Amino acid sequence: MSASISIGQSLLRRGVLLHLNPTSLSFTQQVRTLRRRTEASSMSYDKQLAAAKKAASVAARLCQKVQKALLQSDVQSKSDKSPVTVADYGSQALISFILQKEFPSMPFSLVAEEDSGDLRKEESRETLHRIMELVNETLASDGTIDTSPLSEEDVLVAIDKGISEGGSQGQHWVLDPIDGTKGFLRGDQYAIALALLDEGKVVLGVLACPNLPLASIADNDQTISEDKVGCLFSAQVGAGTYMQSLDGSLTTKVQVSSTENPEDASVFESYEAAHSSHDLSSSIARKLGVKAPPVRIDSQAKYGALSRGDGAIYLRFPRKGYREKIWDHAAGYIVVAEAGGVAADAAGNSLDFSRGRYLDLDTGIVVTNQKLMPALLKAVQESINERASSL
Ligand SMILES: Nc1ncnc2c1ncn2[C@@H]1O[C@H](COP(=O)(O)O)[C@@H](OP(=O)(O)O)[C@H]1O
Ligand SMILES: [Mg+2]
Ligand SMILES: [Mg+2]
Ligand SMILES: [Mg+2]
Repeated sequence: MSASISIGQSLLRRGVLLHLNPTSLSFTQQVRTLRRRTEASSMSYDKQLAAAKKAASVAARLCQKVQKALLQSDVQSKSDKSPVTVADYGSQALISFILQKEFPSMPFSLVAEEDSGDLRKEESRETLHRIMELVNETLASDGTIDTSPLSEEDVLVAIDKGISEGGSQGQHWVLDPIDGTKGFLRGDQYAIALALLDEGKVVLGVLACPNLPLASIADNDQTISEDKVGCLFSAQVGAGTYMQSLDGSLTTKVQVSSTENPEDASVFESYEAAHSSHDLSSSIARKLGVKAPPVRIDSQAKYGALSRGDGAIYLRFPRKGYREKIWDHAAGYIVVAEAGGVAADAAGNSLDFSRGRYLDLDTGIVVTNQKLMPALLKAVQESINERASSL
């Protein structure tokens, strides 16, 4: 008798199957789904986490090199007019390539931000060539990845692996090759954000933040000192969140701030007011009695900084109609959750990464520790209602 039937029978005996909708799935489908979930909840993702850390660290080196030498010609505009650089493409190609190489016999599904559409155009020939060179230089200088040089077509193919729709079944990598492209272009914060979904749940996440100081940024001092920057955050479900320097030294376990007093809770938000309403967050901070001025930085480095207690609250309120993408939050979400924090939408619902490339949300995203969340959600609702009645 097959394993699925025996697991199915034991689940049936425990009455678990009764919780599923009997009309939408066949018995075999229900058994298969439950078996995957049972396996997922008891699995260790050590190998995937090690591969994710390696891939993100290698990509971070490529990004650092480009940020140092940033030229106007290295920036393109996507059809949605958002900026994208050779580093965004190069990082995506590298990570896609490395993950596939690490797990050659497993099905590979990647939900990633970039695609090769614009790169395949005639006017992008030089850019594509430059990306291929950067990818090959980075692989060669790493020295641990056994491969012959990639061709331009290999690079395009690796980038285009990112078209997966994700979803609630099976495993999917989720990648933002550079989160905070605007920060990257300004020479400020950005992150390489990689997560793994298993049966719709985020089970691991890695954030490489090449410009984030190893010391706290709580005091809002964003001057970047050359020798003390570059953090790698990593988290696995049930196993906590760790931070190490990007050059590989010293790993420490991190925890979110435990403050219960909103007066001590400084607020992180986007540097770009177009990405998140600064007015709304300042109204919320006022209601809570937050004393410190907001800390405005780009990218999921906000989640990283929050996971080690540099601040206690992250607020994000995009304009009406904006749809958040899963790669902008998946890695950051588990980095904060495993450090003891919670992320929710403005109505207090937990974030659902199982619905494809987008997150469906009520209004915005709020992140804090367990104790502060109720007061924060109350202030959020009051501020949103006030804004609505003043329009
Ligand atoms: N109008 C908008 N509202 C909210 N987020 C937006 C936005 N336009 C772009 N973004 C997203 O905001 C991300 C950066 O977030 P932050 O402001 O925290 O740095 C961008 O990621 P990329 O830089 O990867 O494109 C992009 O996906
Ligand atoms: Mg982008
Ligand atoms: Mg992003
Ligand atoms: Mg990006």
